[in-house]
Formats: sequence, C-alpha cells, structure tokens
Amino acid sequence: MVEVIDLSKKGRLQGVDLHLPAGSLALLGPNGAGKSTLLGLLAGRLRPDGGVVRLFGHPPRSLAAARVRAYIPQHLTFPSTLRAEEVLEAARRLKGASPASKEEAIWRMGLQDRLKQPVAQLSGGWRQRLTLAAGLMGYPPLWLLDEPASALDSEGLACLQDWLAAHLAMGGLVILSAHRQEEISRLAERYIYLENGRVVRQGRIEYAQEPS
Ligand SMILES: Nc1ncnc2c1ncn2[C@@H]1O[C@H](COP(=O)(O)OP(=O)(O)OP(=O)(O)O)[C@@H](O)[C@H]1O
Repeated sequence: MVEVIDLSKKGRLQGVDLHLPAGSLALLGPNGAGKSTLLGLLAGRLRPDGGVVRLFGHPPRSLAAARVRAYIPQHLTFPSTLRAEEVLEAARRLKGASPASKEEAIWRMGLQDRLKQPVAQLSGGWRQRLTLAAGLMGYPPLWLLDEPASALDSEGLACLQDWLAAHLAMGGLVILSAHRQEEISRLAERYIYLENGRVVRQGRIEYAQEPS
C-alpha cells in the first residue's frame, strides 16, 4: 500500500495525493513535469518540503521501507569492467536473495547468453535488462521504475511486461514513469498525468493488453 498526502518539493512537485493499495500506476506527463521527482521522493532519495508518504506504513527513508521497495532510477551505472553475471551475483548478495531468485531474474529478462559479457560491452537495451534483473530480483513488493522501458526493444518490453504481470498476480505494486503509448498500455492499469508538478488528471488505462 502506498499512501501519499499533499506531497510537495519546492519548485518541482505540489500537493500530490496518491492512494494505491495494489496494481500498477503509470506516471505520465511532459519532460520536467515531476515524474522522477515523485519517484525519488517515494524512493527516499529526495526529502520532501511538505506532505506525508507511507510505504506499507513506513516512512520512505526508513530501513523498513528500503526492504519493501525496489527503485530503479533512469540512469544507473555499474562498474564497466564487471561482467553481467558478477553484477547479478553482487545484487543477490546485497539483497540476501536466493540463487533461485537470481536464476529467475536472468530468464525473466532473457540474459542467459549475456552473462559473460562485461557491462561496458552491453548495448543500452541489454544494460537496461541487466539493471531490471538486478533491481527486481527477489520480488520486493513495491517496484518504483523510472522509465524502465525507454531503452528496451519489443522483446525486452515483453519480458518486462510478463515479469510485471507475475508480480501483480502475487499482489505486488508498481509505480513507473513512461512516455510511449505502447509501454503505458502494456505495463500499467491506471495513470496520473502531471503538469508543472501537479496532478491534472488521472484514471484507468483503457486499452491495457493481456501479457504475452
Ligand atoms: N536536482 C534538481 N534540482 C532542482 N531541480 C530539479 C532537479 N532535477 C530536476 N529538477 C526540476 O524539477 C522539475 C521536475 O523534474 P523531473 O525530473 O521530476 O521531471 P520528469 O517528469 O521526470 O521529466 P522527464 O520526462 O524529462 O524525465 C523540472 O522543472 C526540473 O527542472
């Protein structure tokens, strides 16, 4: 459950309210509307100037909130000399996830044939798949994803869509930002539309497709 009441960040976000018991929510809006700011506040990376956030009852900067949340920012870099498999193993240890969770993350994002490659040699889309596999491994209940699909090809998007659907089927919660209509309709059930840091409309996404 995500609860947000009158959340503000000076010059970037104003008076945002959210009540999300489960399901997936897309943050929409033009460049600079405040989507990443809202995700950063939920992720505990930014301090609000006003308002309240509770993630499963926990304040976002608490350890308890960190345990229930995966946050994948727009630009995440790994040491370029590490191989993909080393990144995934480091993520597994950091999270205390099981080897089976790591294996699932690898096949969910179709990374089986890329494991030996150094991060520096991966294309942008494959790096994004690696980032998602490392970040979402072990199914923390809340996924906060900043433009998770912008670098993905259609196969990568299908991988993410299937994984996200499995997560939602288990009662998980996803908040993500997106621009392309294809991503929005395949990844989210509801949306809020931000302009100049304010929610100007919200509703259901009408043409959400079944996962492949
Ligand atoms: N570190 C920062 N310090 C101050 N203002 C910032 C900072 N980062 C972003 N902003 C401002 O906050 C506002 C919201 O930016 P934000 O990155 O949240 O928008 P966005 O909707 O995610 O945009 P995009 O679609 O381009 O990713 C913009 O006016 C931006 O210039």
